[in-house]
Amino acid sequence: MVAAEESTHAGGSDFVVVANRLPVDLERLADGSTRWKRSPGGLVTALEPILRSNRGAWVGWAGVADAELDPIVQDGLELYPVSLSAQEIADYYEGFSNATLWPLYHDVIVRPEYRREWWNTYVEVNRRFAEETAKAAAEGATVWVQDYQLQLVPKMLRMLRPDLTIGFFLHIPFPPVELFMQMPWRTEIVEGLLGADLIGFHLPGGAQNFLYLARRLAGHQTSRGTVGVRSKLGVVQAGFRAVRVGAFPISIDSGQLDEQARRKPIRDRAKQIRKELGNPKHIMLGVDRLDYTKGIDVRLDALLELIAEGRVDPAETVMVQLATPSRERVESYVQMRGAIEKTVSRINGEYAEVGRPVVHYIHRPIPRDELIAFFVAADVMLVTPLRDGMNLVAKEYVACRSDLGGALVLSEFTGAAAELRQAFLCNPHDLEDVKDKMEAALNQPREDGRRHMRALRRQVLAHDVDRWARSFLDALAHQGAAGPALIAPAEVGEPE
Ligand SMILES: Nc1ncnc2c1ncn2[C@@H]1O[C@H](COP(=O)(O)OP(=O)(O)O)[C@@H](O)[C@H]1O
Ligand SMILES: O=P(O)(O)OC[C@H]1O[C@H](O[C@H]2O[C@H](CO)[C@@H](O)[C@H](O)[C@H]2O)[C@H](O)[C@@H](O)[C@@H]1O
Repeated sequence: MVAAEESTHAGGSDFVVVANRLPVDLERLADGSTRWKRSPGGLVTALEPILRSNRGAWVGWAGVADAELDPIVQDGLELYPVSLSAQEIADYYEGFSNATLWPLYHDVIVRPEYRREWWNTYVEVNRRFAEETAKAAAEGATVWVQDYQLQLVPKMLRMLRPDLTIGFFLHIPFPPVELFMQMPWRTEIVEGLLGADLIGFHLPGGAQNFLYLARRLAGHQTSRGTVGVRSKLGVVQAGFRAVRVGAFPISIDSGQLDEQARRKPIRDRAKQIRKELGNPKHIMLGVDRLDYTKGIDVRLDALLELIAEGRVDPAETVMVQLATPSRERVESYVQMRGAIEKTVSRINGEYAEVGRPVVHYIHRPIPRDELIAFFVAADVMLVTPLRDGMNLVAKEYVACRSDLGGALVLSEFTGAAAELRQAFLCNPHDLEDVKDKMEAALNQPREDGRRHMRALRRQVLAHDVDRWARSFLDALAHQGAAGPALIAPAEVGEPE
């Protein structure tokens, strides 16, 4: 539950974040009353501290249907709720956002569905977000649009409010060109994004895919050089406007997490967790939204085989999987949940003793302090997505390990793997590789582990969420001040 000092508010803001979700969800309780609770996912984890310290405004959906809410001020943050009907949630959020775009942008792990009625609602809802943002933003304000649910907002907003400086950041991978070309409304999406002054991706590869598509689909000239990390931006010359494109890997409030994880009550709770788990020799941990991209099935299958092969002893090893419910009405999520719960039962059915399960599976969100205590307690952190834009959990684990203990098994298919090179990197599509890395992490010599963790922590503590936001917003401000800059002739590439 979020502490709230609430009042109605009207007026323009100089800095506005627009995201599908507000940082808090409205929860309707059985007795008819309501309360606010923290929204799920890494986007909120990352952006909330930035917005609070900048005293900006946040435009987004309150997480329930038909909530006609006035703007409110909560802990110094202005919230502008956008209302969605039950049908819009089904078509725009569960449909086009999470059954079309999400699987398409995550390497078609499940097959994307292309339905015209979903697309039409996506256009309508994007228009509503643009209109609400146009009302919230002061003259000349900076607006930062977030993520795949709102890719049409930059263009729509620019038409409504040409005075604004508009940034866009994509939190999920931007797919390879061959996959993006499946999208029936591919040109509209590319043109929607090009309404921004600066478009940010986690990795240079996403930025480069986008530059190619801006040439091919929108017919614009673009720069051809390699895009760097927080440097060497690409440029799309969209008429008289120069749109910049760059890579800005997101992070966490690592200093704050480091400080929290050192506190005595957290460390005591970590010891207690180990005791409650029966003082096993090894605790392995997974922390995810229950999403098919996260590879929860991969790590469970690997554990099952490692035990069957006698490489992991179920009498001395425990795995804890904390899984926040997510997108529960989308069919692929329903199926995945069933499959995961079956494997958990199978492992426990075959290898648990009474009072000593091998896998502890908790399907609900865990309070923040409790989660930090789990990170401190875990000997091996399992982060095995088949594809993930960044994965903040990997960085959170590292930030919590000031004791230099623990080991991180990390999928190469996460954005985080580009930075966390000293982790046990694995290919989640190769089960033998995952098993080998899990076994190596469980048995790593203490001094090697300390050396790896020290290097990982240097990276995570130096590159925090504040640096991410500053690097993006500085580039955006520079863009705004510089005005329409044409690409230097040497850089220009003709459209194919
Ligand atoms: N079971 C859980 N309980 C509480 N918080 C969770 C749980 N699972 C994930 N989280 C939090 O949600 C965020 C997930 O971010 P990330 O790993 O980037 O993936 P995504 O945004 O796709 O869910 C992290 O801040 C993580 O701590
Ligand atoms: O809003 P939901 O549908 O419940 O989903 C939660 C969020 O999931 C996604 O998070 C992504 O952003 C993280 C921070 O950049 C990144 O680390 C992770 O890899 C992404 O999956 C989604 O992109 C958000 O829009 C959702 O709010």
